[in-house]
Amino acid sequence: MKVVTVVAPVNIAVIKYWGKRDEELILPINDSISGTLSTDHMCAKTTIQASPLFQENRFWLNGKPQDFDNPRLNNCLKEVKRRAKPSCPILNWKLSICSENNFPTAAGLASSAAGYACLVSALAQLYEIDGDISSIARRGSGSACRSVYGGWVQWVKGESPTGEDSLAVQLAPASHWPEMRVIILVVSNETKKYSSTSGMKTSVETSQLLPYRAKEIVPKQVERMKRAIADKDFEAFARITMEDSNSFHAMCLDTFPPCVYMNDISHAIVDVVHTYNQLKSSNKVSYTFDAGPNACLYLLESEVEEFLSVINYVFPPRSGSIQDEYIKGSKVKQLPIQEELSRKFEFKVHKEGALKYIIYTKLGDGPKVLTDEKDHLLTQEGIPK
Ligand SMILES: Nc1ncnc2c1ncn2[C@@H]1O[C@H](COP(=O)(O)OP(=O)(O)OP(=O)(O)O)[C@@H](O)[C@H]1O
Ligand SMILES: C[C@@](O)(CCOP(=O)(O)OP(=O)(O)O)CC(=O)O
Repeated sequence: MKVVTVVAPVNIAVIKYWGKRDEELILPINDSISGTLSTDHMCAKTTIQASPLFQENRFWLNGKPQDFDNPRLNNCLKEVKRRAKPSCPILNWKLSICSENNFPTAAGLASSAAGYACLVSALAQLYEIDGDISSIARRGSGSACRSVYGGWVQWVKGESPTGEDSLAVQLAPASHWPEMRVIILVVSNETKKYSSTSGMKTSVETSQLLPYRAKEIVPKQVERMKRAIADKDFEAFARITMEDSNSFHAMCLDTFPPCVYMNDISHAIVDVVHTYNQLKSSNKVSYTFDAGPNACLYLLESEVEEFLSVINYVFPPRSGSIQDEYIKGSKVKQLPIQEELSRKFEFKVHKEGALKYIIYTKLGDGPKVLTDEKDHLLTQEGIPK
């Protein structure tokens, strides 16, 4: 019997991937860039056990049995096995796989990215394969290739029709910009209406903006973003992040029928960020939205307390909500909004509970192997504990 447990991070793109040039190989039409978040607060955890005694392959996700016959999972498994040494003694053993996300699955919080990065890292460890595994994680979910590395990561789209050059590269580790923080405003934690996979397919088929974005906009923005990260130039970083989020959602609306991911609360958050930046006469906070209404804010640590005071003023938590449950993640001091700030800007105050909860976190490293037996999610018999 052999068992491996791995935790892997979520990543949030600041230049978005949207659109495939090859559906089967998951090859993108443009490069993308993301920050990998710390696994301290959001992660996928996967245990894989191989045994000559198991009769069949089994897979549990968040405690529920899943069909193992999932093409993306099997593509990852096939590719890892292809890269393993033929002498690897466990290649023919059946597997028990158990995975859990400590945040909502399929809710636009990049669960598939953390999930497949975790699965592929655990498989790579199990079958002892070396080298870059981002191109294998890509076969599970495109954005998962970026979660294979920590810090700032670029997914280079590649040119080859067979996809071997479509992989992730680390631009800088998390320690490069230690002041960078991330606040996620969870507007909804329900499963989204249309998945990224089907949404981007419709965009490729129908959006007239999409080819222009991929060819003319993204390549320039990628170069600017790389410079902003290398120089730790927050002003530029924030501007490009917000521009790209807006460009991505414009393309989603240009899709027919349109992919409407942001809602009224999302737009209200955009408004608060711009109002705040205007008051500060520079870009102190940036927003980005994936395929859902939740906002991901990148900002520097020095701005966190004050900006959260504005968020709590504009979007009051439901009365009686417990602070540690409402603001998850790193501890943060809760300050009342400065009177001058609320007076100067007549922020529209929303009804209580418009935000479900908030996650406060930072950037972190790539997947980690856990060696303590108590970390395994499976019993000796290969059943979830
Ligand atoms: N821990 C995991 N292990 C393996 N597969 C996972 C894991 N978590 C999620 N997935 C897969 O990813 C799917 C959810 O992906 P989907 O793209 O719909 O949502 P998301 O990743 O949360 O959102 P988005 O990609 O828009 O940020 C799940 O149905 C499951 O197939
Ligand atoms: C909006 C995005 O989050 C889209 C992510 O799409 P997925 O990686 O979930 O799509 P598939 O490759 O079909 O699995 C932008 C991004 O993360 O770059």
